[in-house]
Amino acid sequence: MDSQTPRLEIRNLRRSFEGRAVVDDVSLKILPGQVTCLLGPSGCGKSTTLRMIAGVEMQDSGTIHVDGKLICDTVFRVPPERREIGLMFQDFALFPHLSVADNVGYGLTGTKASKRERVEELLRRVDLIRFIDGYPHQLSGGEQQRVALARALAPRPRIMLMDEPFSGLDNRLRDGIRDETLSILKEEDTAVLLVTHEPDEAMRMADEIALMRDGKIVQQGAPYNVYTRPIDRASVSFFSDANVVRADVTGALAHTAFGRFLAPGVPDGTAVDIVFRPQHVRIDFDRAGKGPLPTAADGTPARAVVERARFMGNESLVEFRMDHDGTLVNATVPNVFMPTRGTVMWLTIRRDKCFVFPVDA
Ligand SMILES: Nc1ncnc2c1ncn2[C@@H]1O[C@H](COP(=O)(O)OP(=O)(O)OP(=O)(O)O)[C@@H](O)[C@H]1O
Repeated sequence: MDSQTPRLEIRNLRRSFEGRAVVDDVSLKILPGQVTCLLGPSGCGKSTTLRMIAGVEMQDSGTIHVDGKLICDTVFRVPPERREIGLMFQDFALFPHLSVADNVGYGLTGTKASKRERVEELLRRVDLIRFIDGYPHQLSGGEQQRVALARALAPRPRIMLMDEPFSGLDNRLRDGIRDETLSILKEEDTAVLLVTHEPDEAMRMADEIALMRDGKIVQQGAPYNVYTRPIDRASVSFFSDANVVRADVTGALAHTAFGRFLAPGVPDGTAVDIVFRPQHVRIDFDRAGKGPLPTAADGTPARAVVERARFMGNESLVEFRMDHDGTLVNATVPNVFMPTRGTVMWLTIRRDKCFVFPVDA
């Protein structure tokens, strides 16, 4: 097996319930030590995908390979307990009547001494060795989560499947436990498929994000690429607030109050959405009824009045009503910027940060 053989590879997985395709031709590969996040809104089929890989749900078609070996197609099926896959779910439920040591050692085989050694090693790794003889009810939520991680890792799974594993934790705990979990999984060279509906979590954890919608993976790549090169309007909106300006194309240019935008390859008469994030709106003060001069990088300024401004902690969110058509445009500004309602300002849109998509693309 060469080092580039994926630890996990799923090909063309499909599953329907009551005639509806819930997982619709999903394929992906994960290398050892790599974390892929399956990211998408509630109900898009993430958990069903995970359940098929775990072996607790059968696919209608498609295959699952581990280290290049087929473990499941529609006729052949390695049972869940022989797949060497670790599972960690939000409601991870430790066994309440077992000690921490027995919880962690639950899936281990071998001699008593070797099991104890592995349990101690993992509890040291998650910094909970002092609780080795304690019971789950004596631990905080975050500590229980770390015991669950140790338990899932104990049999050295080749793959770890995690379904919203951190969503039960409060925000302050979550960041620390996420980072800790990630470094342990990397050290163990485990391939991880983590399901989440939170873009922040995926951006923080993933080597690769697989963006899922209506049962399909619509885009896949490194977090930076998925964020900066979204394939459609819905993908932009999934990661952050998005402003949209609709325009018609003539001569491969979309004409708007913010000037012209390149729309290469888009036929004349096609409607496009120009989509841009609030942090990419430039704001200028009104100077005797005028805004700044147009530039190639920012286009033409459009006049707007402040509708509302809110301080959000490390940035301010300003809502503008555009003069030309009465639509709303949101802009974020670092630190405190709280212009009063009715203030006239001029907005420009950074050409290198906006996306032009044919409508309904
Ligand atoms: N056993 C089942 N029978 C019928 N429908 C099901 C079954 N399991 C899942 N579904 C449906 O399939 C769709 C996808 O469910 P799934 O749990 O995979 O989504 P998800 O993306 O993980 O959502 P969430 O983030 O809310 O868990 C949902 O509409 C769900 O109701």
